[in-house]
Amino acid sequence: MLLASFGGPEGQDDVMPFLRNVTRGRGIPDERLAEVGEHYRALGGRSPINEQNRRLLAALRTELGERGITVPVHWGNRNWTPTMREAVERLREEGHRRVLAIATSAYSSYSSCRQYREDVAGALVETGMLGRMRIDKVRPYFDHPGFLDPFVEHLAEALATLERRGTPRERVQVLFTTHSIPLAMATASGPAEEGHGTPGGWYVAQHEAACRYVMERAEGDTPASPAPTSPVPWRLVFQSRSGPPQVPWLEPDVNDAIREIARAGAADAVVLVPIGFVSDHVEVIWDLDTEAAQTAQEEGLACLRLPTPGTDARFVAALADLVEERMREDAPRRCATDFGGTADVCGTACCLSGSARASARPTTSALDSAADARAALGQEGVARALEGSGAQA
Ligand SMILES: CC1=C(CCC(=O)O)c2cc3nc(cc4[nH]c(cc5[nH]c(cc1n2)c(C)c5CCC(=O)O)c(CCC(=O)O)c4C)C(CCC(=O)O)=C3C
Ligand SMILES: [Fe+2]
Repeated sequence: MLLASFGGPEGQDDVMPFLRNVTRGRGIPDERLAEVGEHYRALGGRSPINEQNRRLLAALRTELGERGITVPVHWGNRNWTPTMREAVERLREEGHRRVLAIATSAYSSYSSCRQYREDVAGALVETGMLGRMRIDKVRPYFDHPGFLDPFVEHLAEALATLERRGTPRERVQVLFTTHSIPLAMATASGPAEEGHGTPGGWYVAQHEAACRYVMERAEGDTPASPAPTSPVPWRLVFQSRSGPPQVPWLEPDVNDAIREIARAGAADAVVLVPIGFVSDHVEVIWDLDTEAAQTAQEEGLACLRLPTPGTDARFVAALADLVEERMREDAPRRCATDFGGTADVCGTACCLSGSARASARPTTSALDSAADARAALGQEGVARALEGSGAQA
C-alpha cells in the first residue's frame, strides 16, 4: 500500500522550499506565495498535515491488520518528504511490484486525482520502475458513507447546539466548503466523454451529491424545532483561491458568501462544513478558522466550523473497504450518494483539459503500464516524459 498525500512544511526553514515545490510551473503570482508563506509562518512554519498522516497511517495499519490484511503501508507526498520518489524507492528495495495507492483526497479533478497519479508515475520514471512496478489507485471515495457520516453526525450536533443557544434552524446557513480550482480545471474534471463540457464537471457534481447526502441525513437526525419548520438553507462555496485575478476560479468565495448572507439578513449563524477535505490541515485551520471566522465575526454572525474525518474510525474503515474492493470481487462497494459511483481506473484524458493534452504527463491507475502510456501519449510523448530520467522509452 501507498498512502499518497500532499505533504507540508515542518519548520520555518521548510516553508519557502515547500511552497516552491507546490507551485512549480503552476503560474501562482509572487504576492499570493508571500501571503500564503505568512500563513505558514504564523503557524510556526509547521503544517499539521504530516502528523495527521502519521496518525492515519497507524490507524490504517491497525484496521487492515484486524481484517487479516497484512500488507506494508508506505507513505509518499507530492510536495514534501517523505516524497513519492522516496516511497517508491523503499517499495522497490523491499521487492514489491504491485502497489495500491490511497490519496488523501476524495474527489475527481486534476488537483485532487490526476496530479496524484501523475506524480506517482513520475516517481516510477525517476526510479526506473515504470513498467516494472504497477501502482494502482483506489477510486475517488467522496461517496463512501465512512467519509460522509462523520460530517452528518457533526452537522446534526452543530444544528442542535445552535438551537439550544437560541438560533432556530431556519436562521442558520450551512456553507459546505471546498478548495476552489480554476474553472477550466473544474469543467475538465471527470472522464472526457462525460464530465468535460458540463459547467463545474465532476468536481462540482460530486461535491453537490455529497452535500445533499449530508444535509438529508443531518436534518433527519436533528430533533425538529417547533413547527413550522423549514429545511436548513445550504450551499456549496469555495476557498483558498490562488491564481492570478484574470483567471476565473470556482466561486463564490466563502468570505464573500458570509458577507452576502449577513447583508441580506438571511441568517444569524453559519456552519462551515469542510466537505472537500480529509484532515484539518492549513487550508482548514487558516482559511476557515482564522480568515472565514474573522469575516463572520465582523459581520456579526455566529460561526461554527465542523471537523474533517481525520482519523475517525468510520473513515479509517472506509479506506480499508476501498482496499478490500480491489482485493475481492465480492467485496461491498459502498457508493452512497445520488452521483452514481465512480470507477477504479481513470480514462486516458480523465481530468485533463484540452489545452493540457499536448503536454500531458504519464499517469498510473489509468495509464499504468508502458503499453498504456504509449497508446495514450505516443512513442514521442513517452520519450518526452522520460527525457533526462535515464529510463528507456
Ligand atoms: C483541489 C485541491 C486540494 C484538495 C485535494 C487534496 O488534498 O489534494 C488541495 C489541497 C491542499 N492544498 C494545500 C496547499 C497549497 N495548495 C496550493 C495551491 C493550489 N491548490 C489547488 C487545489 C487543491 N489543493 C490548486 C488548483 C492550487 C493552485 C496551484 C496549482 O494549480 O497547483 C498552494 C500554493 C499557494 C496557494 O496559492 O495557496 C498551497 C500551499 C494543502 C496542504 C495544506 C497544509 O500544508 O496543511 C492541501 C492538503
Ligand atoms: Fe491546494
